Amino acid sequence: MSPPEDLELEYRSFSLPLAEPLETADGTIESRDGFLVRLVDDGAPGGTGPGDGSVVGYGEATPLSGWTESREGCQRALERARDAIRSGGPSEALEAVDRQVAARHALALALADLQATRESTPLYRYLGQGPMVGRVPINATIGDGSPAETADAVRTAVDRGFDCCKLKVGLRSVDADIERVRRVRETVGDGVELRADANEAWTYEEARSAIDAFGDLGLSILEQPLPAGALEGHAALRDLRTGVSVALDEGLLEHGVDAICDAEAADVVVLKPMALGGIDVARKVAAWLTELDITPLVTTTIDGVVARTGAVHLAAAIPDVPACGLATGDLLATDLGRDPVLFEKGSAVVPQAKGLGVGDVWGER
Ligand SMILES: O=C(O)CCC(=O)c1ccccc1C(=O)O
Ligand SMILES: [Mg+2]
Repeated sequence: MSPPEDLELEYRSFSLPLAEPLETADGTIESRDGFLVRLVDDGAPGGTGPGDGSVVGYGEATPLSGWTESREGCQRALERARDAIRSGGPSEALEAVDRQVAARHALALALADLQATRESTPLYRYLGQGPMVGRVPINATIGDGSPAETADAVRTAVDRGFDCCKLKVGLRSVDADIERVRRVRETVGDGVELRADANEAWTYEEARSAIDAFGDLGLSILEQPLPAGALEGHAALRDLRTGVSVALDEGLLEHGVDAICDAEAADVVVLKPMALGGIDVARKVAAWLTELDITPLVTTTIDGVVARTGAVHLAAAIPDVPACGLATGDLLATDLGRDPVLFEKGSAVVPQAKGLGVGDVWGER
């Protein structure tokens, strides 16, 4: 049994510019601004900071417009959590941020990191109680660009060891995107898995011509071709049986798992822990999807190292997870601290240290 809790929550803001803006059909991401959260259990009451015998848990809240609450809403929620954890405890704090998904993500991650650290268990095993997992498969994330730029970016990713690349599409005409995928396929051959993410850009007719051509080009997954509301449209695209799996991302946040299943709208559902309110929530959604024969996969929202590593642990807690969008650290020009996750040969090496395994991100800044 752990002693009665005497937890303090602290947070600080950060701003992480991207190395190069990421162009998506949903807008350009230039910088990721949010809050690093630290929970300290000092053990000895009356302590003034982390000392001998104290345990620390880290979390990260990195709001993204269109996906989470605003930065201001997030900060207010973290303030409430800080008060609630003093006066009540973890459950009260979680309740205080229940509807602010990025803030809840940070708090739930910090609590899980703290508890897994107390139990000397890597976070993914604390989450899933499953077997040891050494690696999770990952995809490279390739923004919009000309056919030549896109082919170059994919070539570079493949040279670095990636065997799955996800292209952002939907900013150009459908014909131009088909040309991009064709050029990429010609450049890297059939041995590389290719996916595309349209971030809701297309009409049904556009999506139909895209998915037809993508099927011929051996694309594996087309993510969110239609607006989030279009469950039946996505179901109709699946009915075309092009060999391309249809994935929903924005659609999950709008409809939830049961409606997607009832409409038979997806082969695959994308889980973004930052947008779902935490890796604990995402883990439950993943289990439910698997039960319904829908494949879950995990991506970040281009997060700092704390949230990104949390997402790696989440992926490691999902049995047989396909390649996940976790290789997004390289998109950032700076980070919150050293990356404990090694990326090699298309996989992320899962940290086996206790908790998240991110080290002292508080002191490193
Ligand atoms: O899945 C990936 O490869 C990276 C994550 C990604 O594409 C993304 C990043 C930020 C916001 C939205 C998305 C998305 O999947 O739509
Ligand atoms: Mg997506």
